[in-house]
Amino acid sequence: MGFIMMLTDVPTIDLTPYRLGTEEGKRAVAEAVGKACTDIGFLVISGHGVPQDLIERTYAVSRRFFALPASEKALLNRPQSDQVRGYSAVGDEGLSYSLGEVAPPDLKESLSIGPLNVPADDPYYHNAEAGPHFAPNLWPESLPELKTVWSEYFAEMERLSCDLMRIFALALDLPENWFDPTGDRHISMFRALHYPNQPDAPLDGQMRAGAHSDYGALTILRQENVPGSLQVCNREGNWVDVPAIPGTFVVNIGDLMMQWTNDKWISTLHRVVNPPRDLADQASRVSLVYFYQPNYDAVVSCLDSCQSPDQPARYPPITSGDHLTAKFVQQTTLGGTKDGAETILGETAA
Ligand SMILES: O=C(O)CCC(=O)C(=O)O
Ligand SMILES: [Fe+2]
Repeated sequence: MGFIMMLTDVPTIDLTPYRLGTEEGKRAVAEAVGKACTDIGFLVISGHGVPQDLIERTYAVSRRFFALPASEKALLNRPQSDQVRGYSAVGDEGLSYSLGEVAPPDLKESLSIGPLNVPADDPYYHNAEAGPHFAPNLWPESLPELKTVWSEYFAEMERLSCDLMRIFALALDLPENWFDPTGDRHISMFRALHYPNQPDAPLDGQMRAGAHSDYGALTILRQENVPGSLQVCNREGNWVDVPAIPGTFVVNIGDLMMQWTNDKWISTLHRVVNPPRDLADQASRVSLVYFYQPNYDAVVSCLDSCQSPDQPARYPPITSGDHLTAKFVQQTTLGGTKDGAETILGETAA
């Protein structure tokens, strides 16, 4: 076997050969994806099958939501700290808190939803173990199109994450449908993020989104190419920009997938940096992020194919739901120099 260079930049991979369905095409895509997940934990995908028009409508309606008056957005505030659905204003969260860091909160606001069409009378979705994972979604009454368009986008993300998990299965030498039963009642989250213009300089250590890794199995991101964007930390320890190519998505693996693969694949640190000061008043950015999270009761144990005598299982089994809840509570409760962000917001509004 020849020496294969490790990727230090995020590769772009066309999924078309997988979607056409030939054995050869599927293998080739799985191999490229496996290498990206091993080397850098991030990839950019084209040929994903999500209609461009839907992506654009989702983006446009999300921008309109963030332009609503603060009082209207606040009607959708998350009702409790362990619940992921609803609105978070600028200053409510710091992604680097999940790493135990104390830093000023992130300069972003967000709206999140979870699975739709949750059966009302099936106890699986409403028992104690289900916790807040299937709590009702909160929708803006003054912007009814948001519910329609987001529902359509969410369904496409469900389809695409299922395709990606099948590609992952092939890349890990498992049968193609191996992960299917772990995701048929998934607890994924879709979130739109708005990083406002920054008329005043951020505080020391304050970013649009502090360095973090994602929690779930995989993330599908539609990012916007404006100043102050996404960077990932490669295995050499260098922060590199993730290319924002129109029509593509950024895909990255999260902590749960890293654990599932016994650290063979990496859940990479990433962050959203501030725009340069001279462009900071024309740098508003909206991201659309789908965090794929398997069924709450799916047990994640290090895969046999990722273990060997000198690499025994590094993690005890854990359910997807317990893993997520632990991470989320950490993110919203540690840190807490909230005053700083409020000052910035106050100055922005003045
Ligand atoms: O907005 C982005 O480009 C990335 C956001 C992100 O990493 C996250 O919300 O986990
Ligand atoms: Fe992230």
